[in-house]
Amino acid sequence: MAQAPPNKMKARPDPPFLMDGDYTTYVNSSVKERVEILRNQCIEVHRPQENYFKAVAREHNRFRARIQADPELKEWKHDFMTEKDSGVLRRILAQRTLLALCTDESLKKKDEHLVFGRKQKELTPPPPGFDPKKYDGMYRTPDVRFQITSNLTFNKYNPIPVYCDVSNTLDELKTNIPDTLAFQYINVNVVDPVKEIHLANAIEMANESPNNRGSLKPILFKHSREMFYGYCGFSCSKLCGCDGKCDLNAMFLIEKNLFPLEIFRPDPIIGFGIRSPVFIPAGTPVMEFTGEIMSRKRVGSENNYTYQCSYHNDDKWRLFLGQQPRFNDNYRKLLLALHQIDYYVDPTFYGNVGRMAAHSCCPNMEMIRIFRESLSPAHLSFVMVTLEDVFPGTPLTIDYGSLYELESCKCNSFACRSGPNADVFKKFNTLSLTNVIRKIHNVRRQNFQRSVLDPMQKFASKTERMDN
Ligand SMILES: C[S@@+](CC[C@H](N)C(=O)[O-])C[C@H]1O[C@@H](n2cnc3c(N)ncnc32)[C@H](O)[C@@H]1O
Repeated sequence: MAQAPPNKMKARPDPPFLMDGDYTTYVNSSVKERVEILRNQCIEVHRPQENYFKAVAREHNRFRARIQADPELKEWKHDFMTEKDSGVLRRILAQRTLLALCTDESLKKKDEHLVFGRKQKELTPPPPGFDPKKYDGMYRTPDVRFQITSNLTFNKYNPIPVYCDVSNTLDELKTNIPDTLAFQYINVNVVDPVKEIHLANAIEMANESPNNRGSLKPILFKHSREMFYGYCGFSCSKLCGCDGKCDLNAMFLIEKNLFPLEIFRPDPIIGFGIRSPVFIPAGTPVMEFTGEIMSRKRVGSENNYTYQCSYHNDDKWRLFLGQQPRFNDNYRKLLLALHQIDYYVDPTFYGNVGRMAAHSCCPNMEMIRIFRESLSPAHLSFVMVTLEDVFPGTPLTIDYGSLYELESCKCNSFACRSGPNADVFKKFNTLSLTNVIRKIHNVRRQNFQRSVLDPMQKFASKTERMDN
Protein backbone atom coordinates (compact mmCIF):
# COMPACT_ATOMS: atom_id res chain seq x y z
CA MET A 1 0.00 0.00 0.00
CA ALA A 2 1.56 3.30 -1.07
CA GLN A 3 1.45 6.13 1.41
CA ALA A 4 2.44 8.98 -0.88
CA PRO A 5 -0.04 9.75 -3.67
CA PRO A 6 0.65 7.76 -6.87
CA ASN A 7 0.88 10.88 -9.08
CA LYS A 8 3.74 12.35 -7.01
CA MET A 9 7.48 11.60 -6.95
CA LYS A 10 9.76 11.33 -3.95
CA ALA A 11 13.51 11.11 -3.48
CA ARG A 12 13.21 8.55 -0.64
CA PRO A 13 11.13 5.41 -0.34
CA ASP A 14 8.18 5.40 2.04
CA PRO A 15 8.78 3.86 5.47
CA PRO A 16 7.02 0.58 6.41
CA PHE A 17 3.24 0.93 6.56
CA LEU A 18 0.76 -1.30 8.35
CA MET A 19 -2.78 -0.15 7.75
CA ASP A 20 -4.79 0.95 10.77
CA GLY A 21 -8.45 1.72 9.96
CA ASP A 22 -10.06 2.37 6.60
CA TYR A 23 -7.16 4.24 5.00
CA THR A 24 -8.24 3.48 1.43
CA THR A 25 -11.62 5.15 1.81
CA TYR A 26 -10.08 8.12 3.63
CA VAL A 27 -7.41 8.95 1.02
CA ASN A 28 -9.88 8.56 -1.81
CA SER A 29 -12.33 10.99 -0.22
CA SER A 30 -12.68 14.75 -0.64
CA VAL A 31 -11.71 17.05 2.26
CA LYS A 32 -15.40 17.45 3.16
CA GLU A 33 -15.89 13.69 3.22
CA ARG A 34 -12.74 13.22 5.29
CA VAL A 35 -14.04 15.69 7.89
CA GLU A 36 -17.26 13.65 7.99
CA ILE A 37 -15.22 10.45 8.54
CA LEU A 38 -13.34 12.13 11.40
CA ARG A 39 -16.64 13.41 12.83
CA ASN A 40 -17.90 9.85 13.02
CA GLN A 41 -14.81 8.77 14.94
CA CYS A 42 -15.08 11.39 17.72
CA ILE A 43 -15.26 9.94 21.22
CA GLU A 44 -14.97 11.06 24.82
CA VAL A 45 -11.95 9.66 26.66
CA HIS A 46 -11.67 9.46 30.46
CA ARG A 47 -8.34 9.20 32.18
CA PRO A 48 -8.31 6.24 34.54
CA GLN A 49 -8.86 7.25 38.16
CA GLU A 50 -5.24 7.88 38.99
CA ASN A 51 -2.89 10.68 39.76
CA TYR A 52 -1.79 12.57 36.61
CA PHE A 53 1.89 12.02 37.43
CA LYS A 54 1.34 8.30 37.90
CA ALA A 55 0.17 8.15 34.29
CA VAL A 56 3.29 10.11 33.22
CA ALA A 57 5.52 7.71 35.20
CA ARG A 58 3.85 4.68 33.57
CA GLU A 59 4.49 6.11 30.10
CA HIS A 60 8.08 6.97 31.06
CA ASN A 61 8.70 3.39 32.23
CA ARG A 62 7.21 1.93 29.08
CA PHE A 63 9.40 4.18 26.95
CA ARG A 64 12.57 3.28 28.89
CA ALA A 65 11.77 -0.40 28.44
CA ARG A 66 11.42 0.11 24.69
CA ILE A 67 14.81 1.83 24.50
CA GLN A 68 16.48 -0.89 26.56
CA ALA A 69 15.00 -3.63 24.36
CA ASP A 70 16.45 -2.08 21.17
CA PRO A 71 20.14 -2.96 20.67
CA GLU A 72 20.47 -0.14 18.11
CA LEU A 73 19.66 2.39 20.83
CA LYS A 74 22.33 1.19 23.25
CA GLU A 75 24.46 4.27 22.63
CA TRP A 76 21.60 6.74 22.74
CA LYS A 77 21.48 8.71 25.95
CA HIS A 78 17.95 9.27 27.18
CA ASP A 79 18.79 11.63 29.99
CA PHE A 80 18.93 15.26 31.13
CA MET A 81 21.50 17.54 29.54
CA THR A 82 24.83 17.44 31.31
CA GLU A 83 25.91 20.76 32.80
CA LYS A 84 28.53 21.11 30.01
CA ASP A 85 26.09 20.55 27.13
CA SER A 86 23.37 22.57 28.75
CA GLY A 87 25.66 25.62 28.85
CA VAL A 88 26.15 25.52 25.09
CA LEU A 89 22.52 24.81 24.21
CA ARG A 90 21.14 27.40 26.60
CA ARG A 91 23.44 29.99 25.10
CA ILE A 92 22.18 29.12 21.61
CA LEU A 93 18.60 29.33 22.82
CA ALA A 94 19.31 32.67 24.51
CA GLN A 95 20.89 34.03 21.31
CA ARG A 96 17.96 32.89 19.20
CA THR A 97 15.49 34.43 21.63
CA LEU A 98 17.39 37.71 21.82
CA LEU A 99 17.76 38.07 18.08
CA ALA A 100 14.08 37.38 17.64
CA LEU A 101 13.17 39.92 20.32
CA CYS A 102 15.26 42.59 18.59
CA THR A 103 13.18 42.68 15.44
CA ASP A 104 14.16 46.25 14.73
CA GLU A 105 17.16 45.96 12.37
CA SER A 106 18.99 49.01 13.73
CA LEU A 107 18.63 47.75 17.30
CA LYS A 108 19.97 44.38 16.23
CA LYS A 109 23.00 46.06 14.65
CA LYS A 110 23.64 48.43 17.50
CA ASP A 111 23.47 45.76 20.12
CA GLU A 112 25.16 43.00 18.20
CA HIS A 113 28.14 43.00 20.54
CA LEU A 114 25.72 42.37 23.40
CA VAL A 115 24.37 39.32 21.65
CA PHE A 116 27.54 37.81 20.23
CA GLY A 117 30.46 39.80 21.57
CA ARG A 118 32.69 39.26 24.55
CA LYS A 119 31.55 42.23 26.59
CA GLN A 120 29.32 40.02 28.68
CA LYS A 121 30.85 40.12 32.10
CA GLU A 122 28.02 41.77 34.00
CA LEU A 123 24.84 39.82 34.70
CA THR A 124 21.53 41.69 34.58
CA PRO A 125 19.09 40.19 37.10
CA PRO A 126 15.58 39.20 35.94
CA PRO A 127 13.01 41.99 36.46
CA PRO A 128 11.39 42.27 39.94
CA GLY A 129 8.50 39.84 40.33
CA PHE A 130 9.85 37.49 37.65
CA ASP A 131 8.96 33.96 38.75
CA PRO A 132 10.55 31.07 36.78
CA LYS A 133 7.87 28.72 38.20
CA LYS A 134 5.34 30.43 35.92
CA TYR A 135 7.21 29.02 32.91
CA ASP A 136 7.28 25.33 33.81
CA GLY A 137 6.03 24.55 30.28
CA MET A 138 3.75 21.81 31.55
CA TYR A 139 0.46 21.18 29.76
CA ARG A 140 -1.78 19.13 32.02
CA THR A 141 -4.49 17.38 30.08
CA PRO A 142 -8.06 17.58 31.38
CA ASP A 143 -9.45 14.40 33.01
CA VAL A 144 -12.01 14.11 30.21
CA ARG A 145 -10.76 14.66 26.66
CA PHE A 146 -12.38 14.60 23.26
CA GLN A 147 -10.57 12.42 20.77
CA ILE A 148 -11.10 13.20 17.08
CA THR A 149 -9.20 10.15 15.86
CA SER A 150 -6.98 7.51 17.42
CA ASN A 151 -4.59 7.59 14.46
CA LEU A 152 -4.30 10.38 11.90
CA THR A 153 -1.49 8.56 10.06
CA PHE A 154 -3.48 5.32 9.52
CA ASN A 155 -0.12 3.59 10.06
CA LYS A 156 0.16 1.18 13.00
CA TYR A 157 3.92 1.79 13.14
CA ASN A 158 3.39 5.49 13.74
CA PRO A 159 0.07 6.14 15.48
CA ILE A 160 -0.75 9.80 16.17
CA PRO A 161 -4.02 10.49 18.00
CA VAL A 162 -5.75 13.88 17.78
CA TYR A 163 -7.47 15.46 20.80
CA CYS A 164 -9.46 18.62 21.24
CA ASP A 165 -9.30 20.00 24.79
CA VAL A 166 -11.37 23.13 24.19
CA SER A 167 -14.76 21.65 23.35
CA ASN A 168 -17.37 21.34 26.08
CA THR A 169 -19.39 18.53 24.55
CA LEU A 170 -19.02 15.89 21.87
CA ASP A 171 -21.65 17.65 19.75
CA GLU A 172 -19.77 20.94 19.97
CA LEU A 173 -16.58 19.16 18.88
CA LYS A 174 -18.30 17.57 15.91
CA THR A 175 -19.35 20.95 14.54
CA ASN A 176 -15.83 22.35 14.94
CA ILE A 177 -13.52 20.00 13.06
CA PRO A 178 -11.48 22.23 10.74
CA ASP A 179 -10.77 21.27 7.11
CA THR A 180 -7.07 21.86 7.82
CA LEU A 181 -6.99 18.59 9.74
CA ALA A 182 -8.10 16.57 6.71
CA PHE A 183 -4.80 16.72 4.81
CA GLN A 184 -3.19 13.59 3.41
CA TYR A 185 -0.55 12.20 5.75
CA ILE A 186 2.90 11.64 4.17
CA ASN A 187 6.20 10.67 5.80
CA VAL A 188 8.38 11.69 2.87
CA ASN A 189 8.37 14.96 0.88
CA VAL A 190 6.66 14.74 -2.49
CA VAL A 191 7.13 16.49 -5.83
CA ASP A 192 4.59 16.99 -8.61
CA PRO A 193 6.47 15.75 -11.72
CA VAL A 194 4.25 17.75 -14.09
CA LYS A 195 4.50 21.10 -12.30
CA GLU A 196 8.09 20.69 -11.08
CA ILE A 197 9.83 19.12 -14.07
CA HIS A 198 13.34 20.12 -12.95
CA LEU A 199 12.94 18.63 -9.50
CA ALA A 200 11.57 15.43 -11.04
CA ASN A 201 14.64 15.34 -13.37
CA ALA A 202 16.94 15.73 -10.39
CA ILE A 203 15.32 12.74 -8.63
CA GLU A 204 15.61 10.65 -11.79
CA MET A 205 19.21 11.60 -12.51
CA ALA A 206 20.22 10.85 -8.93
CA ASN A 207 18.48 7.48 -9.10
CA GLU A 208 20.02 6.60 -12.47
CA SER A 209 23.67 7.24 -11.64
CA PRO A 210 25.41 6.22 -8.43
CA ASN A 211 27.80 9.14 -9.12
CA ASN A 212 24.99 11.57 -8.44
CA ARG A 213 24.22 10.28 -5.03
CA GLY A 214 26.02 8.65 -2.20
CA SER A 215 26.99 9.16 1.35
CA LEU A 216 27.79 12.84 1.67
CA LYS A 217 30.67 14.01 3.75
CA PRO A 218 29.05 15.62 6.78
CA ILE A 219 29.49 19.33 7.37
CA LEU A 220 27.57 20.63 10.33
CA PHE A 221 27.30 24.34 10.85
CA LYS A 222 27.61 25.14 14.51
CA HIS A 223 27.76 28.92 14.18
CA SER A 224 25.07 30.37 16.36
CA ARG A 225 24.25 33.14 13.88
CA GLU A 226 22.70 30.50 11.64
CA MET A 227 19.02 30.83 12.37
CA PHE A 228 16.03 28.65 11.71
CA TYR A 229 16.07 26.93 8.35
CA GLY A 230 19.34 28.71 7.47
CA TYR A 231 20.95 26.02 9.60
CA CYS A 232 21.94 23.18 7.36
CA GLY A 233 23.77 19.87 7.29
CA PHE A 234 23.97 16.37 5.86
CA SER A 235 22.59 13.16 7.08
CA CYS A 236 24.18 9.79 6.56
CA SER A 237 21.96 7.18 4.96
CA LYS A 238 21.66 3.55 3.91
CA LEU A 239 24.29 4.31 1.24
CA CYS A 240 26.86 4.82 3.99
CA GLY A 241 29.09 2.04 5.34
CA CYS A 242 27.18 2.11 8.64
CA ASP A 243 23.87 1.42 6.83
CA GLY A 244 22.52 4.69 8.20
CA LYS A 245 22.94 3.64 11.82
CA CYS A 246 25.58 6.08 13.04
CA ASP A 247 25.26 9.42 14.84
CA LEU A 248 25.40 11.30 11.55
CA ASN A 249 22.02 10.02 10.47
CA ALA A 250 19.76 12.80 11.73
CA MET A 251 16.73 10.76 10.63
CA PHE A 252 17.61 7.61 12.55
CA LEU A 253 15.36 8.14 15.60
CA ILE A 254 12.66 9.66 13.41
CA GLU A 255 12.56 6.65 11.09
CA LYS A 256 12.25 4.41 14.12
CA ASN A 257 9.16 6.40 15.18
CA LEU A 258 10.73 6.43 18.60
CA PHE A 259 8.78 9.29 20.13
CA PRO A 260 5.07 8.85 20.68
CA LEU A 261 3.44 12.11 19.55
CA GLU A 262 -0.03 13.50 19.94
CA ILE A 263 -1.83 16.34 18.17
CA PHE A 264 -3.92 18.33 20.64
CA ARG A 265 -5.88 21.53 20.76
CA PRO A 266 -5.13 23.48 23.94
CA ASP A 267 -6.63 26.80 22.92
CA PRO A 268 -9.15 28.03 20.34
CA ILE A 269 -6.74 30.66 18.94
CA ILE A 270 -3.52 28.63 18.82
CA GLY A 271 -5.46 25.77 17.28
CA PHE A 272 -3.79 22.37 17.16
CA GLY A 273 -0.29 21.76 18.47
CA ILE A 274 1.99 18.79 19.21
CA ARG A 275 3.13 17.19 22.45
CA SER A 276 4.75 13.96 23.51
CA PRO A 277 3.97 11.98 26.67
CA VAL A 278 7.67 11.16 27.15
CA PHE A 279 10.83 13.02 28.09
CA ILE A 280 12.94 14.11 25.06
CA PRO A 281 16.53 15.22 25.70
CA ALA A 282 17.96 18.42 24.19
CA GLY A 283 19.60 18.03 20.79
CA THR A 284 17.31 15.19 19.64
CA PRO A 285 15.81 15.03 16.13
CA VAL A 286 12.15 14.38 16.97
CA MET A 287 10.20 14.56 13.75
CA GLU A 288 10.40 15.64 10.16
CA PHE A 289 8.32 18.44 8.65
CA THR A 290 7.08 17.02 5.35
CA GLY A 291 5.07 18.45 2.50
CA GLU A 292 5.05 19.07 -1.21
CA ILE A 293 8.20 20.79 -2.52
CA MET A 294 7.27 23.62 -4.83
CA SER A 295 8.77 26.78 -6.31
CA ARG A 296 7.84 30.19 -4.92
CA LYS A 297 5.46 31.01 -7.77
CA ARG A 298 3.20 28.11 -6.81
CA VAL A 299 2.91 29.06 -3.13
CA GLY A 300 -0.30 30.94 -2.28
CA SER A 301 0.07 34.32 -0.55
CA GLU A 302 -2.32 33.33 2.24
CA ASN A 303 -0.43 30.17 3.09
CA ASN A 304 0.06 29.73 6.85
CA TYR A 305 2.01 26.50 6.74
CA THR A 306 4.81 26.83 4.19
CA TYR A 307 8.56 27.01 4.90
CA GLN A 308 11.27 28.06 2.50
CA CYS A 309 13.77 25.24 2.02
CA SER A 310 16.18 26.51 -0.63
CA TYR A 311 17.49 29.94 -1.56
CA HIS A 312 18.96 31.29 -4.77
CA ASN A 313 22.63 32.20 -4.42
CA ASP A 314 22.96 30.06 -1.30
CA ASP A 315 26.70 30.21 -0.53
CA LYS A 316 26.56 27.35 1.90
CA TRP A 317 25.03 25.08 -0.65
CA ARG A 318 27.74 26.02 -3.21
CA LEU A 319 30.29 24.96 -0.63
CA PHE A 320 28.60 21.55 -0.38
CA LEU A 321 28.53 21.20 -4.16
CA GLY A 322 32.22 22.03 -4.36
CA GLN A 323 32.90 18.99 -2.19
CA GLN A 324 31.16 16.53 -4.52
CA PRO A 325 33.57 15.89 -7.41
CA ARG A 326 31.79 12.69 -8.48
CA PHE A 327 28.58 14.31 -9.72
CA ASN A 328 28.14 14.02 -13.52
CA ASP A 329 28.44 17.28 -15.48
CA ASN A 330 24.80 17.36 -16.54
CA TYR A 331 23.62 16.73 -13.02
CA ARG A 332 25.91 19.46 -11.70
CA LYS A 333 24.49 21.88 -14.30
CA LEU A 334 20.94 20.98 -13.31
CA LEU A 335 21.72 21.48 -9.63
CA LEU A 336 23.24 24.90 -10.31
CA ALA A 337 20.13 25.93 -12.24
CA LEU A 338 17.81 24.54 -9.55
CA HIS A 339 19.58 26.52 -6.90
CA GLN A 340 18.67 29.77 -8.63
CA ILE A 341 15.07 29.05 -7.65
CA ASP A 342 13.52 29.50 -4.20
CA TYR A 343 11.76 26.30 -3.19
CA TYR A 344 9.30 25.78 -0.35
CA VAL A 345 7.89 22.84 1.56
CA ASP A 346 4.12 23.17 1.56
CA PRO A 347 2.18 20.80 3.85
CA THR A 348 -1.25 22.21 3.04
CA PHE A 349 -2.57 19.15 1.17
CA TYR A 350 0.18 16.60 1.81
CA GLY A 351 1.96 16.85 5.12
CA ASN A 352 2.68 15.29 8.49
CA VAL A 353 2.52 16.04 12.21
CA GLY A 354 5.31 18.68 11.84
CA ARG A 355 2.86 21.14 10.30
CA MET A 356 0.99 21.33 13.60
CA ALA A 357 3.90 22.74 15.64
CA ALA A 358 2.82 25.98 17.33
CA HIS A 359 4.97 29.09 17.45
CA SER A 360 6.90 30.07 20.55
CA CYS A 361 9.13 33.12 21.03
CA CYS A 362 11.43 30.84 23.07
CA PRO A 363 10.88 27.56 21.22
CA ASN A 364 11.99 24.10 22.30
CA MET A 365 12.68 22.90 18.73
CA GLU A 366 14.45 24.21 15.67
CA MET A 367 14.09 23.23 12.03
CA ILE A 368 17.31 22.12 10.41
CA ARG A 369 17.69 21.58 6.66
CA ILE A 370 19.23 18.21 5.98
CA PHE A 371 20.43 16.96 2.60
CA ARG A 372 20.42 13.24 2.16
CA GLU A 373 22.03 11.14 -0.58
CA SER A 374 22.21 14.10 -2.95
CA LEU A 375 22.07 17.88 -3.15
CA SER A 376 18.94 18.85 -5.06
CA PRO A 377 16.07 20.59 -3.23
CA ALA A 378 14.16 17.31 -3.71
CA HIS A 379 16.76 15.57 -1.51
CA LEU A 380 16.29 18.01 1.31
CA SER A 381 14.35 17.41 4.52
CA PHE A 382 13.39 19.65 7.39
CA VAL A 383 14.25 17.96 10.66
CA MET A 384 12.87 19.32 13.93
CA VAL A 385 15.48 19.08 16.69
CA THR A 386 15.01 19.88 20.39
CA LEU A 387 16.88 22.93 21.68
CA GLU A 388 16.31 22.08 25.33
CA ASP A 389 15.23 19.11 27.45
CA VAL A 390 11.51 18.66 26.85
CA PHE A 391 9.59 17.19 29.76
CA PRO A 392 6.55 14.93 29.22
CA GLY A 393 3.48 16.71 27.93
CA THR A 394 5.19 20.01 27.08
CA PRO A 395 3.98 21.46 23.76
CA LEU A 396 6.63 21.09 21.03
CA THR A 397 7.19 24.46 19.41
CA ILE A 398 9.27 26.26 16.80
CA ASP A 399 9.84 29.95 16.11
CA TYR A 400 7.94 30.87 12.95
CA GLY A 401 10.47 33.67 12.30
CA SER A 402 10.14 37.42 11.91
CA LEU A 403 8.53 37.21 8.44
CA TYR A 404 5.53 35.40 9.89
CA GLU A 405 2.92 37.76 11.23
CA LEU A 406 0.96 36.43 14.17
CA GLU A 407 -1.80 38.85 15.08
CA SER A 408 -1.22 38.24 18.74
CA CYS A 409 1.12 35.59 20.08
CA LYS A 410 -0.21 33.29 22.77
CA CYS A 411 2.98 31.31 23.39
CA ASN A 412 3.20 32.44 27.04
CA SER A 413 6.97 32.03 27.02
CA PHE A 414 8.96 34.25 29.39
CA ALA A 415 10.29 36.27 26.44
CA CYS A 416 7.11 36.43 24.36
CA ARG A 417 7.40 39.27 21.85
CA SER A 418 3.83 40.33 22.62
CA GLY A 419 4.24 39.68 26.34
CA PRO A 420 4.84 42.11 29.21
CA ASN A 421 8.59 41.37 29.52
CA ALA A 422 9.63 41.82 25.86
CA ASP A 423 11.02 45.34 26.33
CA VAL A 424 12.96 44.34 29.42
CA PHE A 425 14.56 41.20 28.00
CA LYS A 426 15.57 42.72 24.70
CA LYS A 427 18.06 44.90 26.58
CA PHE A 428 19.73 41.82 28.12
CA ASN A 429 22.93 40.32 26.80
CA THR A 430 23.23 36.60 26.00
CA LEU A 431 24.83 35.76 29.31
CA SER A 432 22.03 37.35 31.32
CA LEU A 433 19.33 35.74 29.20
CA THR A 434 21.08 32.36 29.48
CA ASN A 435 20.92 32.83 33.25
CA VAL A 436 17.13 33.40 33.11
CA ILE A 437 16.69 30.30 30.91
CA ARG A 438 18.83 28.29 33.37
CA LYS A 439 16.49 29.25 36.23
CA ILE A 440 13.47 28.14 34.18
CA HIS A 441 15.18 24.87 33.20
CA ASN A 442 16.02 24.15 36.83
CA VAL A 443 12.36 24.53 37.81
CA ARG A 444 11.29 22.10 35.07
CA ARG A 445 13.94 19.55 35.94
CA GLN A 446 13.11 19.69 39.65
CA ASN A 447 9.38 19.35 38.95
CA PHE A 448 10.00 16.23 36.88
CA GLN A 449 12.38 14.78 39.46
CA ARG A 450 10.00 15.45 42.35
CA SER A 451 6.71 14.49 40.77
CA VAL A 452 7.72 11.58 38.51
CA LEU A 453 11.25 10.19 39.01
CA ASP A 454 11.39 10.22 42.84
CA PRO A 455 7.98 8.51 43.35
CA MET A 456 8.96 5.96 40.67
CA GLN A 457 12.19 5.24 42.49
CA LYS A 458 10.34 4.92 45.82
CA PHE A 459 7.82 2.55 44.28
CA ALA A 460 10.59 0.42 42.73
CA SER A 461 12.44 0.14 46.07
CA LYS A 462 9.20 -0.78 47.88
CA THR A 463 8.39 -3.50 45.33
CA GLU A 464 11.91 -4.85 45.61
CA ARG A 465 11.61 -5.01 49.42
CA MET A 466 8.26 -6.79 49.15
CA ASP A 467 9.71 -9.30 46.63
CA ASN A 468 12.53 -10.09 49.01
C1 LIG B 1 1.35 26.35 10.94
S1 LIG B 1 -0.21 26.59 11.67
C2 LIG B 1 0.00 25.57 13.09
C3 LIG B 1 -1.12 24.60 13.21
C4 LIG B 1 -2.40 25.28 13.56
N1 LIG B 1 -2.41 25.59 14.98
C5 LIG B 1 -3.61 24.40 13.21
O1 LIG B 1 -4.48 24.19 14.07
O2 LIG B 1 -3.69 23.93 12.10
C6 LIG B 1 -0.04 28.26 12.19
C7 LIG B 1 -1.24 28.87 12.86
O3 LIG B 1 -1.38 28.39 14.20
C8 LIG B 1 -1.79 29.44 15.10
N2 LIG B 1 -0.73 29.65 16.11
C9 LIG B 1 0.39 28.90 16.24
N3 LIG B 1 1.15 29.33 17.27
C10 LIG B 1 0.51 30.38 17.82
C11 LIG B 1 0.80 31.26 18.91
N4 LIG B 1 1.90 31.15 19.65
N5 LIG B 1 -0.09 32.23 19.19
C12 LIG B 1 -1.23 32.36 18.47
N6 LIG B 1 -1.57 31.56 17.41
C13 LIG B 1 -0.71 30.59 17.09
C14 LIG B 1 -1.96 30.69 14.23
O4 LIG B 1 -3.29 30.75 13.85
C15 LIG B 1 -1.09 30.39 13.03
O5 LIG B 1 -1.51 31.07 11.89
